[in-house]
Amino acid sequence: MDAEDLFRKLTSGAKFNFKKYPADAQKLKCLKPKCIPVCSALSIKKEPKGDACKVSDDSVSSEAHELDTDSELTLLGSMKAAVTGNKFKKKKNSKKKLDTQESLKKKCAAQQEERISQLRKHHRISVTGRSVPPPIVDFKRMQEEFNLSPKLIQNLLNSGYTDPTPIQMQAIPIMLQGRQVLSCAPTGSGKTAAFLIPVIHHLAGPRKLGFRAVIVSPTRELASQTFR
Ligand SMILES: Nc1ncnc2c1ncn2[C@@H]1O[C@H](COP(=O)(O)OP(=O)(O)OP(=O)(O)O)[C@@H](O)[C@H]1O
Repeated sequence: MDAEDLFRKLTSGAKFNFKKYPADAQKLKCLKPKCIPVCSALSIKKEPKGDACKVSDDSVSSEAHELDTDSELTLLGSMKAAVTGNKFKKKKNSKKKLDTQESLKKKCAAQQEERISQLRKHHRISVTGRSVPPPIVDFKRMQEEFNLSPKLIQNLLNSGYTDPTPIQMQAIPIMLQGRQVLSCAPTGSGKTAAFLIPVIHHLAGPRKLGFRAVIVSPTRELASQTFR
């Protein structure tokens, strides 16, 4: 403990009247700092090494406090501020840009979801399950999206199948993804083609490999109808 510490301890709680004894206060260098604007209170010295700065606050101490980082200034001894403002501004801007892109993506996805749900509602399609693909409303788009054989599509068009029925719109994309589907639709709504089109696509033409697809029917009549 040096003399100054000892003095501080001994005089703790004691008040010094600066107004009454300004000369003594000046002599002891313990005049209270005047309230001056931050900018004028600072003198900033740039160090040659990188962006490191030394900042001294004359009203607090004439000794400069060295900063160990190159990204901040010490204002009035304790407050800190960024020196490399541009770097932070850039980071902030790119983060803002990312956030905007992210929110735009979310907005687009929500709009797409809304459109799909409207389409299903319009065709009275109801689905359950995870990541159900959207319904496809024409055979040409089905062909493009799932690389269906042009011959298959041509045969459908030649048979008068200009547009898929609702059960076909929804069930065909699911089955073309190789997923299982349990579907239910009224009589005469086109269920047979809904499962036959994906089956024919997956078989990819005749091969001499025996049975490669089995269709189980509840009645002989329905089996022969499907066969036809
Ligand atoms: N996309 C389509 N465009 C035009 N006609 C179609 C289409 N899909 C199926 N059809 C025709 O509609 C009729 C009924 O189809 P289909 O027999 O496949 O219905 P289904 O739902 O399987 O009937 P069921 O419940 O009796 O088995 C058939 O004559 C079929 O050729």
